[in-house]
Amino acid sequence: MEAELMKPEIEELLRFCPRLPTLSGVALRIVKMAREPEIDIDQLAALISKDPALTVKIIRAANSPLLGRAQRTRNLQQAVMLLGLNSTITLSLSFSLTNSLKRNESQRQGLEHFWRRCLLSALACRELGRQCKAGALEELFLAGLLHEIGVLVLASVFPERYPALLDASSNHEGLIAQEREHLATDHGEAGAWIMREWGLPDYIPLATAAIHNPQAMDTPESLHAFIACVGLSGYIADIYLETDTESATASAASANECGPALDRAVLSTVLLQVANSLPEIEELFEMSFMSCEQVNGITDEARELLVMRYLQLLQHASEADRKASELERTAVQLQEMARRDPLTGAYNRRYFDEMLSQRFEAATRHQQPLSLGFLDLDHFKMVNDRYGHQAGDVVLAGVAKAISSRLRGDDFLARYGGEEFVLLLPNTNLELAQRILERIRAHIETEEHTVAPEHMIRITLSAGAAAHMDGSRISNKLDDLIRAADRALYLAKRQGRNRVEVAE
Ligand SMILES: Nc1nc2c(ncn2[C@@H]2O[C@H](COP(=O)(O)OP(=O)(O)OP(=O)(O)O)[C@@H](O)[C@H]2O)c(=O)[nH]1
Repeated sequence: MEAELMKPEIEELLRFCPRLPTLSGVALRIVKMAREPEIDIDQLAALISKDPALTVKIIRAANSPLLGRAQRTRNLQQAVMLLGLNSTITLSLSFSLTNSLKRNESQRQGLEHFWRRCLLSALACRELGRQCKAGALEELFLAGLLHEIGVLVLASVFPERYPALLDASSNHEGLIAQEREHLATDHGEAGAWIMREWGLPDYIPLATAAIHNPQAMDTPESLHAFIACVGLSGYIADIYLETDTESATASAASANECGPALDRAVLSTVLLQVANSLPEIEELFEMSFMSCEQVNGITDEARELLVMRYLQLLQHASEADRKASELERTAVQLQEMARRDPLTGAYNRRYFDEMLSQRFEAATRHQQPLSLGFLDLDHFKMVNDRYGHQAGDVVLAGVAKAISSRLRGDDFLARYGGEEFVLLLPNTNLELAQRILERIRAHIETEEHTVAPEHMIRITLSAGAAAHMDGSRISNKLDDLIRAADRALYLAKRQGRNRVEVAE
């Protein structure tokens, strides 16, 4: 579950960097308290009260409809109770970390954008978590807020080189690639490292490392939704910050499709909720974003683009589905065609051979009788000679159709060759096979075939049958069964045709 370890020389650089972001004493003590198994409300309130700015914020947060509590209180102790211990700690951490880190003037230069992105990510993360029930909301807020903190770390450790890398990268993936190439680390790794140094709860560095380097991480299943929210939150923040709303929205939509995707309505709701929460967050975190009109304009545009993108996706998906089922249907049709004799529509010899060995094995295994019958048209040559080959074809097709109409679902008719058919009768003993063949023979005898305009003829057939797994009739070999049925047919022909004989 641990990320690939940071290179020791990089860790050393980070550890001994004098400009590294530091936490205030109160923030550090809150972090320490967060790790204790038993936390006392009074102790926590006492600690928060040491920082007057933090106290005001916690009271304000407790009264904030944004955080889902609409009760009024002016008292820190009550505020902590209203928020609950866990939320108070997490919110205090969010406030103190932002404050401590923002206070460092040398690092503030050019980092307004960074902090805006952090806060927007925090809001989006919290909202995503609310929509997909991915964990405690304040923890999501904190994780969203801090997941890019590694940028601050790298900016502090490499003050000369890092701004150029930031400039040279057009997006988040690009920045990570640049960092790995030039600094042998990335801001995900650096962020996770400093969070562990500060002693933040493990799930926060873990989520940070996992979203920046998913291949190197084996994260517990229970954190997957949490991590997905943190990962997506930065893309949602970019929708508000990037000048090209369209491409930022497309990136957010693609990032969403990579994880346990949320539906478009949920993403639209998240965008709206983030926009609604901005004024409150601006106040709580003392930061200005953009005008309400600007925010609403961006949100409307992004929501529209999201809807359009999803509609396109749905359209592509249903088109792909339609094509796939068409292909499947065609494949089935082609396969069926490849098994059939084109003239008679009966199965062909190749498929019959395949089926015969399968059925023979199954009959042997289940000890069930299997009968095989050969059916051969009588004096068929005369039909060809007298009425022509085409007329012969008509008769062959008519006979096949007539035989098929007399069969059950499991029976299997194939054209064995020329004017000879073969019939496979699973679960049928010889006596029954004889009766079936007799019925077919009698039916064919009465069938009329049109061989020329207004000229009908009748034809007869002879049949011979043999059985496998029928009392004492157990052929060990398939060839014996075929030979026995063939001999019976020969006998039927010799005995005068238009009759059925069975192998003894
Ligand atoms: N029209 C047509 N005739 C075929 C086809 N396949 C085989 N035949 C003909 O079937 C006839 C079979 O003749 P024979 O083997 O002498 O058998 P028969 O005339 O039926 O006589 P018995 O089987 O002894 O009753 C030949 O004339 C073949 O040309 C086909 O696909 N279409």
